[in-house]
Formats: sequence, structure tokens, C-alpha cells
Amino acid sequence: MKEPITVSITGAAGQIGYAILFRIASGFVFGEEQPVNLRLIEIEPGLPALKGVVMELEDCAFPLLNEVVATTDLDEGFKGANWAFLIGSVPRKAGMERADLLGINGKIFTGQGQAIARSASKDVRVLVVGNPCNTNALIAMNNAEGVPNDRFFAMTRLDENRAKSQLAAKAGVHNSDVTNLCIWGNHSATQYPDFTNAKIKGRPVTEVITDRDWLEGEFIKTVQQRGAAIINARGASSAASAANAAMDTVKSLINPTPEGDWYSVAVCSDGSYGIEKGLIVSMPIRTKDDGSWEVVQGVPVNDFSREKIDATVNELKEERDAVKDLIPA
Ligand SMILES: NC(=O)c1ccc[n+]([C@@H]2O[C@H](COP(=O)([O-])OP(=O)(O)OC[C@H]3O[C@@H](n4cnc5c(N)ncnc54)[C@H](O)[C@@H]3O)[C@@H](O)[C@H]2O)c1
Repeated sequence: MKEPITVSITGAAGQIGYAILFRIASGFVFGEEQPVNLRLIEIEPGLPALKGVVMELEDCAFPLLNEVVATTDLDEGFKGANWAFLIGSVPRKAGMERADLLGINGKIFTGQGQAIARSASKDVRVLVVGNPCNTNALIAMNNAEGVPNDRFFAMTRLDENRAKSQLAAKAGVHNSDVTNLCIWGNHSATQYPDFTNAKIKGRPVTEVITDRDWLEGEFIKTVQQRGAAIINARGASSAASAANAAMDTVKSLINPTPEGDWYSVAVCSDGSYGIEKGLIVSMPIRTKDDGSWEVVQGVPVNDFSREKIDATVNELKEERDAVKDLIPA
């Protein structure tokens, strides 16, 4: 058996936590040969529920689960972490402005970034799911002194999966026939699901789905508004699909990407595609054979795409400006 890896998860007693812990413990993400330690982080009010979740983890008797720690202490929670899933955050409540939410959640991610820098493993990688995830990741990254920027990610995979599923349904094919689907920008209603470069069975989507009005209109809107549609239907925000997308993200980051394809995750911009350096922006990413990732270069950006990308990146600049006090100079 291999040495266990350590996975830290914040908001572990929440909806997404409940949908992700058991699958990580079962080997779905890191493989059936890889034992895992789980370090589960909650705030005080979440601890009783977390104790119940830990009891259920025990009751699964998972062969790969080596150790479980439940804590409210960030240094204990991130101790030795190879992977950190930052899921916990405060949901937006009625009457709360976006700026208020940014401020409240931003403070959570300064402390978590600092604790990751102090206590996690040197090879730590961090996936931020808690919203607003791009800007939360930006704050964590800038407060994690000594941890390289290329270790921080924010999740747009749920949007990619949603977009693939919509295209597949329209074309009457299976989800797995849809490739090269990039979500650009922010995980918000300004995100741009790029149908212009996506493919179905290797052919451009625009050749397979010739209804351009649908692609430019209803398709984009459906993907952008899907989170709200789930809340309306279920009375609660998407959780199982979000957990699934978080696991898909990590699997994509640790396994080489099939030749010619890419996946979506928000990373620290290196200036590619004219996007301001240092912002956390979703782009086309691939994982190389050596396990490192890169921004896929040369993806065509037409005028339609440029306008959409600029709009979502502008929103990210505004979010960054709203939390500038939380980002050390
Ligand atoms: N990026 C995406 O695609 C995506 C998709 C779905 C949901 N989300 C976001 O994921 C987050 C979690 O969603 P959920 O449905 O699990 O919410 P939830 O309210 O069910 O659970 C959140 C948990 O986080 C805990 N928490 C709050 N602050 C914390 C802190 N400072 N440290 C540790 N734990 C803390 C809470 O006690 C709670 O148990 C939300 O911000 C949601 O908007 C993101």
C-alpha cells in the first residue's frame, strides 16, 4: 500500500461536504490503491453535525480511509494537507449586497490562506468551491505566503459539465461525445461557455448544431442560470453535482488530459488571451504527462467570444477591487 495522502475539507458538514467525503474516502478521486487521511474543518455551529458525519464515515469501514480528524482549528485542519478543498462559506442572504458577501467570505479566506501556508504539505494544491469562488481563491492565494500561485484553483467544472450536457441533449448525442468545452471567466452569471471551440464527436459544435440563435442565446443563458434553476426546483442549491464537479476537477488535474482536449478550471492568469495577470480566471487548461498543468494556447477567440470574455473578466476586476483590503501589497 502507498503512503496515505492528506485531504483537508472546509465546510465538511455542509451539503457539498456530505456529497463529497464518502466518494473521496472510497477511492473515486485518488484511486483504489491510495489511502487517504481526511481532515475536516468546520465552524463551531457545524461541529455537532460534523460529528455525525464522522460516525457515518466510520460506519462505512472504508478500506482506504486511514484517519479522520474533525476540527475548528485551521492549523490542525490543514496539517500536512496535499489537497485542500475550500468549500465552506457563508451563503448570500436576502438583502445582502454582492459586496457584503465578498467582504464576509473574503475574511474567511485570508485566514485559511495563511493557515495553509503555515501548516499544509509543501506540495499542497487548493481547490476553492465556496462562492464567490474565483475571488475567494484570489484572496487565499495572496495570503498564502510561500505557496506558489499555480497551486490555487477555483471551480468552474460544474459549469463545463452543465454546458456539455446541454449541447449533448440538443445534438442528441451522449455527454462524452462533447469535448473542448471551455468556460471562460468567473463562476457567476457572466461566465462564458465557449461553444465556438467546442466539439461533438470531433466536429465543431457549430457544424452539428446549426441553430446559431440557440447557441448564442438560450444555451449560454441556460448554463449561466442553471444554479438558480436548481435552487427553484430543489429548494436548495446544487450539491451532489457540485461535489461531483469538484472531484472531476481534481481528477483532471492529476491525470494527463487526452490529446487535443482541455478542461475548465479557474487559475492564476499569466496574461494569456490578454487577460490581466494575477486574476483567478477560468480558461482552457490541460494536464501534461509530468503532472503539471498549462493554459492551452492558440484557442481562437472571435469577436463574439472576445466581448463575452472581456465582460466576465471585468467583473473579476471589480470583485478584486472590492476586496483589495484583504490582499497584501
Ligand atoms: N463553484 C461552484 O460551482 C459551486 C457550486 C455549488 C455551490 N458552491 C458554493 O459552495 C459553498 C458550499 O455550499 P453548500 O451547499 O455545501 O453549503 P452549506 O451551507 O450546506 O454548507 C456550508 C458549510 O460550511 C460551513 N462553514 C461556513 N463557514 C466556514 C468556515 N469559515 N470554515 C469552515 N466551514 C465553514 C458551514 O458551517 C456549513 O456546514 C457555497 O458557497 C456555495 O455557493 C459553489
